[in-house]
Amino acid sequence: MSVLETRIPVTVLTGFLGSGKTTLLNQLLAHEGAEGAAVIVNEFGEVGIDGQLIVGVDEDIIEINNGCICCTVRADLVTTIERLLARPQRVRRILVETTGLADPAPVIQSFILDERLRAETELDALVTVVDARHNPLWLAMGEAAEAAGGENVAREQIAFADLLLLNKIDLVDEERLAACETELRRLNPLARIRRVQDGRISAEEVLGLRAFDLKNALSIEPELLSDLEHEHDESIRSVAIRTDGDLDPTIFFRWMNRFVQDKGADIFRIKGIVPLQGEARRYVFHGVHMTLDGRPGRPWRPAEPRRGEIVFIGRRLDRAEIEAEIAACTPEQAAA
Ligand SMILES: Nc1nc2c(ncn2[C@@H]2O[C@H](COP(=O)(O)OP(=O)(O)OP(=O)(O)O)[C@@H](O)[C@H]2O)c(=O)[nH]1
Repeated sequence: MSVLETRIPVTVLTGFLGSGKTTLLNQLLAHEGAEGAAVIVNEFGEVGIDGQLIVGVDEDIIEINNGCICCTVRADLVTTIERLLARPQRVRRILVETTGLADPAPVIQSFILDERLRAETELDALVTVVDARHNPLWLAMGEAAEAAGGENVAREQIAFADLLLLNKIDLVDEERLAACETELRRLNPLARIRRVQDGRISAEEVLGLRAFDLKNALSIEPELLSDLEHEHDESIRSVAIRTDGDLDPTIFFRWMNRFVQDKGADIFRIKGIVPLQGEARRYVFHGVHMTLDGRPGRPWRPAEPRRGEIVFIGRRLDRAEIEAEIAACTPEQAAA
């Protein structure tokens, strides 16, 4: 076997907040083609929700939280992969899900500049999931950030992609889909574009593509091989709230709906797992701007404390206010 064939393929899944990366990951992991994969999930907030939402390979999900893989926890990515490489049992492939706010360039750079990663892994493809409904908004927001001296992260994620998965096609009409595709093509003339719903695509179409091309990446970011200066939009932050005990479903849903209506423009992402009164299963919900979506997940385990975790990512988030409002959604508070 040649050296190249013994290198472990790495697929980096990226895409702006809430585009459907975890949904895609779950689809992929259900396929035989993903067998023996180790999964690295990076989340922006101090509480990791995604790791809990990935099904199937409990033992091989490694979370890197509390920072973005493209900057503050970049060294953690390298050490995590080095630890995987040192395992006695060989990992067949590595899937990395970045935060929705990650700039892909520094992530790619880690695989090129780190000696061990370069020798033992092969960046197979950068796969970007695009939210067909929110993409124009994320790009416009990126342009505004760029005008203010920051980075257009949504555009970078699209530009660096080897494969673009245009997801959530059920939420927009054909005209908007076609416009979205034209925009993707403009930003990235080389990547394959596939339309998908709920991340449904076969593993063969996403894994083992051998599509990453350094020359291409360098044409987008000529500084890729030097140490990239990189800054996040500091006004975007994450607030994680923990709750102890059940929430009253009626009051909680009413609050949540009002909250996204009032604050939607500043809220990019909500993810939560909460215990609801009278419900034996964990309630899992997601929000992207003003769109909310939730359903019961797996049952609470017998010894598992009925505690909730909710993560908000956005601007102008007032932790004390959110905490107080959620605390008022308990059955005791509701009865008072
Ligand atoms: N209608 C619709 N909803 C979808 C589709 N794909 C994913 N979703 C929903 O979109 C929400 C966000 O999906 P995730 O897979 O968690 O998105 P993500 O990119 O991992 O989110 P972050 O990690 O926070 O950036 C969830 O409620 C999904 O069920 C789709 O094709 N159509």
